[in-house]
Amino acid sequence: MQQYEMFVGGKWFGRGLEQIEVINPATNEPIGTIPKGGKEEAKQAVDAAHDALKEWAARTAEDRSSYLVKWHELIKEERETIGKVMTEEQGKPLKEAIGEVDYANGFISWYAEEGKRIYGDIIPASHPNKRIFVQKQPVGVVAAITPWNFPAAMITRKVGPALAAGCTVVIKPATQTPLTAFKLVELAEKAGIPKGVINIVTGSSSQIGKAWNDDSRVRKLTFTGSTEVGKLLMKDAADTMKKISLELGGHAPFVVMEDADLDKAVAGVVASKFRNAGQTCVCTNRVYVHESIKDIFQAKLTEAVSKLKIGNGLEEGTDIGPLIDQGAVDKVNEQVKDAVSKGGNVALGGKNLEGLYVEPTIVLDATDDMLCMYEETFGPLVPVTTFKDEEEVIERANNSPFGLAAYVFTENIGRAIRISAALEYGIVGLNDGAPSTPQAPFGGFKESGLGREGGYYGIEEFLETKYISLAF
Ligand SMILES: NC(=O)C1=CN([C@@H]2O[C@H](COP(=O)(O)OP(=O)(O)OC[C@H]3O[C@@H](n4cnc5c(N)ncnc54)[C@H](O)[C@@H]3O)[C@@H](O)[C@H]2O)C=CC1
Ligand SMILES: O=C(O)[C@H](O)CS(=O)(=O)O
Repeated sequence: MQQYEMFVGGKWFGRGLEQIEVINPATNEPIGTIPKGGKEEAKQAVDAAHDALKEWAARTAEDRSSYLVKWHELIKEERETIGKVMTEEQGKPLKEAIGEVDYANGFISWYAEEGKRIYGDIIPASHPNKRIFVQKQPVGVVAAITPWNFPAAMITRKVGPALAAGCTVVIKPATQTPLTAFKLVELAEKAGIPKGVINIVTGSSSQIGKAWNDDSRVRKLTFTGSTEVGKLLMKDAADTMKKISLELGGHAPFVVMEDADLDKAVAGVVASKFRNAGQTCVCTNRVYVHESIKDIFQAKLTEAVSKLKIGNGLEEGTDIGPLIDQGAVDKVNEQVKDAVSKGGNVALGGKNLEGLYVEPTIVLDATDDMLCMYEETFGPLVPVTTFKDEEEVIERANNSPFGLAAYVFTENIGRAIRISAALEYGIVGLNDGAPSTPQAPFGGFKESGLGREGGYYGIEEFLETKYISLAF
């Protein structure tokens, strides 16, 4: 079985360390091993990134951009290979995995250009013999810690803007899905990105995270993952006052108004709920349908979801792959059981399958006291409940500690604008079940995180602002 290695300061290493198996969730078979690094390897990575920082930051934006363009080209050439690696370690259907590689690559091409548009200001001074110049400069060494559900996009959504801004990066991918990350870093090396600019270590998350948080040379921590871990990292980052970006959990409401186009709304639920088998932070987690259209909507939704094919992500036509691990399966089963115990009716699915597979499941007559109506599901379960009017559904939709994504389907423009404005969410899909795209500022309100990734907003997270006051 292949032993993979970490990459620090331009060198691949780690075969001598204790190894961790990477498991294919579709077969429960090991597909490789990775080194179990810890605080020593974490420090080595920061050493390398810090040593490389001055030279990388001193390059022109065009020069840094040329490396990102080359990296983008190499990833594009290898999109199917990388997609296959991703499916084998994460489980998502190959078509989705290749789609994620393209999405991930979109951040690299976007920031290859955005880095050339880091503008400053000249501010009118209060004295005739003064001038005030505002300039942006790279924040410095960046630590990126990423989740297993989007093994490529969650890395490039951070590394793309960081490199474009003139920062250097140390990365810890999720232990469940490091192989995609290694492929990206291999291609970065092939693109000629200088040694020390990108470094990747695997192993003990808590040791590596703590080592980076305690290291004052790390000036930025960017994390995607659970709200629980995000809060822990945020507290630790305060000791050295790091800039921090957190993309955390979500619990998306999906609102279907009585004037919605129901075919669009059903397609929107399928797109936003069942992507990655429901394992995304922007997945619909609860559906609110106006009481007057409940029966027809539920019938259409059940019909559409019944057509989804479950299977190994490498098989042609698979729509729903396995979940990432047994804990994820148990969580979905617990939520289904809880919903039924509180009066929910399973219209589709709900049966245990072999291995880590879970049937796409629809629970009707959901009530707000059910776990699935307030606890993030991260699986292919969708509860449906009804509402009477706009005021009620806005209040219930906002009644969550999360504020990442929300969806509203209505054909009434005034109502669309009104409800979108009232929803306390960082992302609103208005008649759109798939809003994520590299040029938009992805991020949440409340406990869904801090900061934004994507678009010109996303590069600001890797910049410091300085003003120079010139007296003459
Ligand atoms: N808002 C967003 O964009 C996203 C949010 N998520 C959220 O993350 C969760 C699922 O992803 P998971 O990978 O299970 O989340 P997780 O929070 O357990 O792990 C995320 C990353 O943090 C690392 N980690 C775990 N404990 C750590 C510690 N003490 N110190 C440093 N690093 C640590 C993990 O190894 C992994 O690399 C869900 O709650 C989901 O909603 C996941 C992806 C995107
Ligand atoms: O990790 C996630 O869930 C992603 O941020 C969702 S998306 O960017 O692929 O929509």
